[in-house]
Amino acid sequence: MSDNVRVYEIAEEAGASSNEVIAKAKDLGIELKSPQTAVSFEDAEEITNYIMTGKSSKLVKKTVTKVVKKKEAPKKEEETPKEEEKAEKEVKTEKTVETKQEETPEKQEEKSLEKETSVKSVAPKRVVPKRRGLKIIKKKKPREEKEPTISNNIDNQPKKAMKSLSEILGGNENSNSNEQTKVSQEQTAALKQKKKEKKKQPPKAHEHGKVIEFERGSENNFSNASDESLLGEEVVLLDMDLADTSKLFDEPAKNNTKNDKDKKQTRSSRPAAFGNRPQGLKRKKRKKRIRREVEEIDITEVTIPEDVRVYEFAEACGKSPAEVITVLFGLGMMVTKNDFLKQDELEILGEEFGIEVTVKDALEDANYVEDYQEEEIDESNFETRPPVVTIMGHVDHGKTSLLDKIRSSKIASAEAGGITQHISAYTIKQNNQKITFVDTPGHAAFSAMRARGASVTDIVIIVVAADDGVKQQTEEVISHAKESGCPIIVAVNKIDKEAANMDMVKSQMAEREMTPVDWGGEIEFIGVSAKTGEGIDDLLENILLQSEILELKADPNAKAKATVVESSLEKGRGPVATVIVQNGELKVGDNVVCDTTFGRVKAITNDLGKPVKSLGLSETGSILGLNEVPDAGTVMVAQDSDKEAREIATKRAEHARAKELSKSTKVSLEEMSGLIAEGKIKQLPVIIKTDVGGSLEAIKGSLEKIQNEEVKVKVIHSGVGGITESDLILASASEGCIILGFNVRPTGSVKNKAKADGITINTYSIIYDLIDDIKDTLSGMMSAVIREENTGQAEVRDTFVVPKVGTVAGCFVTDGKVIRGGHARIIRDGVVTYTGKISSLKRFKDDVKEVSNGYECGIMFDKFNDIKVGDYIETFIQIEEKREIKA
Ligand SMILES: Nc1nc2c(ncn2[C@@H]2O[C@H](COP(=O)(O)OP(=O)(O)OP(=O)(O)O)[C@@H](O)[C@H]2O)c(=O)[nH]1
Repeated sequence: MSDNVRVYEIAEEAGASSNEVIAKAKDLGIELKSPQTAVSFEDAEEITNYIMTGKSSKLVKKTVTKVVKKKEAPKKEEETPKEEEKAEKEVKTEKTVETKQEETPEKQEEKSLEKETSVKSVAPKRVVPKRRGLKIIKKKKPREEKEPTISNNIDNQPKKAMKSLSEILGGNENSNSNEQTKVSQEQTAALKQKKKEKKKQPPKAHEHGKVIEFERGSENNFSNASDESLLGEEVVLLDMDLADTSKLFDEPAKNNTKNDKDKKQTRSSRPAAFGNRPQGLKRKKRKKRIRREVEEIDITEVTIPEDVRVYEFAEACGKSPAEVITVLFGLGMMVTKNDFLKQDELEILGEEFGIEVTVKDALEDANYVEDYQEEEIDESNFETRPPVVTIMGHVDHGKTSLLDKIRSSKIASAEAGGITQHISAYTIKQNNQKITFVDTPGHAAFSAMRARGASVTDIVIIVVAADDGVKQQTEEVISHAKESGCPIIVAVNKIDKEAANMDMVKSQMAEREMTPVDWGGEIEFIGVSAKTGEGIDDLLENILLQSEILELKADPNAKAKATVVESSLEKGRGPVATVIVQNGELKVGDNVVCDTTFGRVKAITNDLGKPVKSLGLSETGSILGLNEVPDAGTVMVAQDSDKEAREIATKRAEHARAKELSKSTKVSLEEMSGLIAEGKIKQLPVIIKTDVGGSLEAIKGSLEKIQNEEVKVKVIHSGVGGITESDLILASASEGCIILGFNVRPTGSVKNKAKADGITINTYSIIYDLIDDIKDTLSGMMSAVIREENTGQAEVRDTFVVPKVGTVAGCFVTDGKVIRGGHARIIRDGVVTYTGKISSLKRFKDDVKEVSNGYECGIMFDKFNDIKVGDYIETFIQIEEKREIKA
């Protein structure tokens, strides 16, 4: 025995305080007075062992006594937990909720007992300072787990901990007992439940506590599992692991059936945790199924008609209409499954789906014009044909008068308003050579018709009045003539007039790249007078000369091909079409097709109004026998049989109808969103009825022209013929619809019904009036423009707060004048800070209406008092202006 160990050294060795050592030593019957007291080495070892393990050979009897004592006097026990708690705080400060719960006397008592038990049961192999701090945390096992964490000297421990984590999460693969498995499943379920409840919220400190609590509840689980899960951070890791695990399980789920149940749970809980509905997954699955089915078809190329609808295309490609619509939606096209697809859309869709799309003409079997051109051309039968000449020019420059003079006819006087209302064609003879003239109306609204006229035209004559020169419509005519590619002759009319100035016309035309031949250009300028007839022969000679150069030829024996230049519905005669024969000979009895119309030619009237049996090359006349009124500009071709003609026309009519319907439903995304967003797109629905097809085309064309982005005319129906009851029905179905009649008037019953139904019918005999009326209507529909006009500016030089009234700005008017009741904006440092109305304007104490530049005034605003010195007040008035539509 040697007295060479002091109390404080024992304390150090045992990781306890000197007082504890003294107390423990006392238990062993060793009296120690102070930390400096020395004990024998054996005693020191005994004390250390006792402190570390709670066991001592010297203690047996005393320990029993102590336990009894503890039960009798638990207060003494409290001292130890408190000390232990201190130790725990040193080790871990994060534990909040749990630790606090443990501080309740009851729990402390339990813990003390647990601690006692643990002291007895745990083998004292390792000497780890402050281990007792961990003992405080309710259970032995967690305490033991913390040892390696703190000491960091047991390599195997973390691995064990990892295993236990996966046991908890993944279904207890490594659990040894069924009980543990059960507990672990409960834990998983409870964790998932909690996740569902909390969804996206990150785990909070108190939640960690809860998780721990739950884990504590499953003591059995922890008896084998290692124990780092007690740490708050580790609980977080558990959560993350769970999420990760579920993620990992997501993909290989297909191949692995063993843990299907668990995986399903994980999958379904995951979207919920992220705030999504589990149904989303179901939908996804369904989609996938569809795709698989589609893929099985594996279509690599399709041949489709030119005009194919979305659903038809989808069907052909083995896709669903939704897939096609989705692709187009991505391109900004809002289509329905019944809409037609454009060529470029088809190309994109083909690329998108990896399908080679071959487009065939939808009207392949009904493309009678192409078929005719391919089949009927036989150059060996070619003969020179008369030229077709179109006369165009500015209004009142004398087109009709000129043609009248040429044909010694009086057409002009028969026209309403002195305007040529419809295209007419006539054939004359000059030196025994035929020339066919087409008269086009002089109004700009007929531009479209003129363009069509030019397509049957061989030579264009532009009429320019020698006294008036080039006008707006002359310029338009030049464009159309150039576009047609036809040779042009300029007829400078009214040369009989004093004011006639040929050179002026020439120079004006030269400026527009219409240089006269005598000025080194290519255009013939012929001075004519429709009044005196001067120069007319010269003009006709020139036409024939041009015609010769053109070498116009056609086959008189071919099946007839003609172009409709005018059409109308005549009472007692039915649809009437004025045509110019371009090839072959059009005979009475021919079965003809004319786009969507067909029929057998019943009768032909030539340009002189005489019935004829046939029309030869370039001749013109009116034919009867069509089932409907054909559109002006369409091509008429004779067919072998009535059946053939009917079939072609019916097919084309169906196609046209379907396309028209599709047009109404097709709207780009941009347009659609624009319409929805603005909600102010205004349309004037109209029904147009005219006496002849030419006027109809012209009116429609000009109405389309005068629309703008805000208001437009929507032609819901148009046709040749009188206004009927069915027009009224159609009009009443569309809100605000008006019926426009040109050279047609409603009959008694229709008129009465329109009056009763409150439907407006406007009739006109002059196109100008009709268009002007519509312009006025549209202008009225346009929202007024509010224009601002600045009236003045004032500088705030002082401010006065008037109790119960507000702040008065003492101002100096620096520009214009300030008006009471006017609008004003307050500009502070160049930025508008307020816009409102001036509620009070004073000069000294008097209310005034306005204060001019150079004067001081007091200004108050309506419900605004934040005025500061240095602010500028800009006053303005708002002027509402009605917008006018420009055509
Ligand atoms: N002095 C004179 N007057 C002419 C001549 N040609 C036409 N006019 C007159 O000019 C006016 C217009 O003639 P139109 O033949 O109606 O003119 P347009 O170009 O056919 O007119 P629209 O049919 O309205 O497009 C008429 O009053 C004619 O009498 C001419 O050579 N000399």
